[in-house]
Amino acid sequence: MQELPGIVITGASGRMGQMLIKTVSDSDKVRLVGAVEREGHDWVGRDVGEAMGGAALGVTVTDQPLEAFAKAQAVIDFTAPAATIAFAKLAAQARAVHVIGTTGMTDQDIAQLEPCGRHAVIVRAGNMSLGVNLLTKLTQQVAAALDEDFDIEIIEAHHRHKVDAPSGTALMLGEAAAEGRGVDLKDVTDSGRDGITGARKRGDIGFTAIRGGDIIGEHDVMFACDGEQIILRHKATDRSLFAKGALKAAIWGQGQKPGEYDMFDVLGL
Ligand SMILES: NC(=O)C1=CN([C@@H]2O[C@H](COP(=O)(O)OP(=O)(O)OC[C@H]3O[C@@H](n4cnc5c(N)ncnc54)[C@H](O)[C@@H]3O)[C@@H](O)[C@H]2O)C=CC1
Ligand SMILES: O=C(O)C1=N[C@H](C(=O)O)C[C@H](O)C1
Repeated sequence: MQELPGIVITGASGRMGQMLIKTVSDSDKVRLVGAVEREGHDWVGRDVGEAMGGAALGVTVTDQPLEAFAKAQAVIDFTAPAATIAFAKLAAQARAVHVIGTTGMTDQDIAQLEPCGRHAVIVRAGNMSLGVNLLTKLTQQVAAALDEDFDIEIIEAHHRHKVDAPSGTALMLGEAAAEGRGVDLKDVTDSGRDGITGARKRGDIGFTAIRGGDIIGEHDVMFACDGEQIILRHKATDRSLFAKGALKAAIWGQGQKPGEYDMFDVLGL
């Protein structure tokens, strides 16, 4: 009988890391084979289940990612941009599927994934949930149907600990709106308004970021013209939906050709 795919979780102690450890260890489709944290983290050397305050899972947290990746068929990575770039090189070396949920990556960061995608499967998305990926498709369709009489504004809200803005999801939605309109998002982005900004420019796609409390993730795409507004909305109320999407991507990636993919590929959207 064939062994179930082995999964390593990076950033094991993080908000998403812990949710992923739980989702993977509860699954009957995969095995948890590794948990990685940064050097010096106090979870390193401990059983990851016990470090999370539960029963032992038989997996010791390590700060040696390559050793962990070498035993795995997939790495699920929700950490930080610099860590993700380093992990991409190691996952490619180990020929493990690299599922990337990390946001806040620059264009230069993303360009560094390209050589890794020649050796291994990479699935990357600013949001791994089915709902947001559907919302992204809808945003593209609505933007294509409306002209520039409609101002497009993407409003996102997240917990107080989030370090990047606009969120990865907001940028995905912005890209989709720009694609629907047939423009380059870079030419029409309007974010970080403060002070005497001047009136809104026709055709711009605006971003508004709210940070507070424990909000998991909320995204509105507003199409506003004189006399009416259309608002498309997604609210995440549980991080498990991101973890479930990431696990689906890790399983989907088995047997795919090396390359860079996203959740549209995984979900067939
Ligand atoms: N694509 C998606 O569906 C989602 C993406 N995210 C993104 O995932 C990322 C993480 O989010 P959270 O879990 O809330 O953050 P967090 O701050 O709770 O966790 C990040 C973890 O990464 C670890 N880490 C950082 N550098 C490391 C390294 N070099 N080696 C090993 N571990 C390292 C940290 O120690 C920490 O445990 C963010 O970029 C966030 O925007 C979050 C939720 C959903
Ligand atoms: O940092 C988070 O928490 C989230 N990050 C992702 C993003 O930047 O869009 C996805 C989700 O909204 C939660």
